[in-house]
Amino acid sequence: MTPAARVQASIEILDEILAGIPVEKALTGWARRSRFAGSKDRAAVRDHVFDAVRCKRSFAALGGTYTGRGLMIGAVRAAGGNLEVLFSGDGYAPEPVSETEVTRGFASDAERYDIPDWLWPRFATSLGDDAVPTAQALQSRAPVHLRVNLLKADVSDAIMALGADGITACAHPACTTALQVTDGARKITQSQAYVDGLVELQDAASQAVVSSLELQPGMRVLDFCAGGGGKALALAAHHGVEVFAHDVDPGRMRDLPARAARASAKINLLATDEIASHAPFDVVLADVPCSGSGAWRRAPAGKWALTEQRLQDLTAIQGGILTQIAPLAGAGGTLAYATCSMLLDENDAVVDGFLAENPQWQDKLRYSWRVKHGTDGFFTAHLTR
Ligand SMILES: C[S@@+](CC[C@H](N)C(=O)[O-])C[C@H]1O[C@@H](n2cnc3c(N)ncnc32)[C@H](O)[C@@H]1O
Repeated sequence: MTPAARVQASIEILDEILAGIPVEKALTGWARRSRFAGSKDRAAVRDHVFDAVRCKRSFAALGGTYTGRGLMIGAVRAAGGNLEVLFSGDGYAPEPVSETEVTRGFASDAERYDIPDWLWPRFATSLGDDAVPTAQALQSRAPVHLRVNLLKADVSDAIMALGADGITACAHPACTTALQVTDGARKITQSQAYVDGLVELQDAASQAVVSSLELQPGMRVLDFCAGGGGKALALAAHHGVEVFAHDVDPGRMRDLPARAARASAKINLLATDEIASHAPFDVVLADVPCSGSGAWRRAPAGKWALTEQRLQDLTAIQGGILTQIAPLAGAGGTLAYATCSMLLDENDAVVDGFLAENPQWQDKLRYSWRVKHGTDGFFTAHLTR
């Protein structure tokens, strides 16, 4: 495919997404219909589509309309690309761009920085001076991070094993187990290092949330919102720590046994009615459902799907989970609250609300990871009594 044909394909996929088809479904459908597209074409189209979903508002403004075509005109303009070449109308290229398509400017900072209007004031309050650089960072692709599984390899072994499969990685400062992949990211899941469980795909801040717990051998830890098990696996990579994983939707943990086996990690899955008989725990981690605002580079559709009502519902769920898990921590134990959000509403406000109602609990630590530090945005609070 020519670069222009890739732009045309992206326009068609984006039209489907704007009509309500989920991003992955639209991409897979196109790939099935387009057997002529090679792996490089698919990767390029995927990148175009994800870039456009991340920057939907600003690209639509630069491209004149809220359509696949408008978004891709905006994408080319934002990147300083050549509209005459990519929109020539020749062969599979999209039709030439008209004057009216490229005359609009940005109506607001929220539009320029791709944040929904209703959210911009909260985003600005939450991030202060970091609001604009953070919103700008959310307009770009996320870096690829790996967690070195210390049960199987040390950092230098893992870097060498990845290198043997053409993947270049270096240590990331956010966490001693974290690697940043600088080349060959698309080969990771086929690499021997990954297949053998030496490394897992996991953002460095997500790893740092776990390492902030300073686990010691003999501790018993409950991951109350385990989901796919990213944090449970990181917890279980600590020698001598007994890990229990639970999720209100047990189906979300369905791949966890296989992932744990690959990592040589031991994780005990618990149903909701089994938790009480295993309590108390030294640490109860609640990596609660959240807006995902810290990870909107990876899952950009979430940025546009969030509403004020949904945010309010999430904060109620988050506070409810903290209240529910508090009795599960033993005397001197830690309640660890975590979100991949950068919004105060989901972070300090939820913890402050819990502490106000539960004065026997005190703050031990609060920490925020910001996308400007090269990780996803994350928040954690450790509480003790
Ligand atoms: C942010 S995800 C967890 C991600 C996971 N810890 C990881 O690192 O891969 C939040 C999870 O909380 C679960 N959840 C939602 N409400 C819950 C509740 N009331 N009790 C327990 N888990 C809940 C969701 O099903 C979801 O899997």
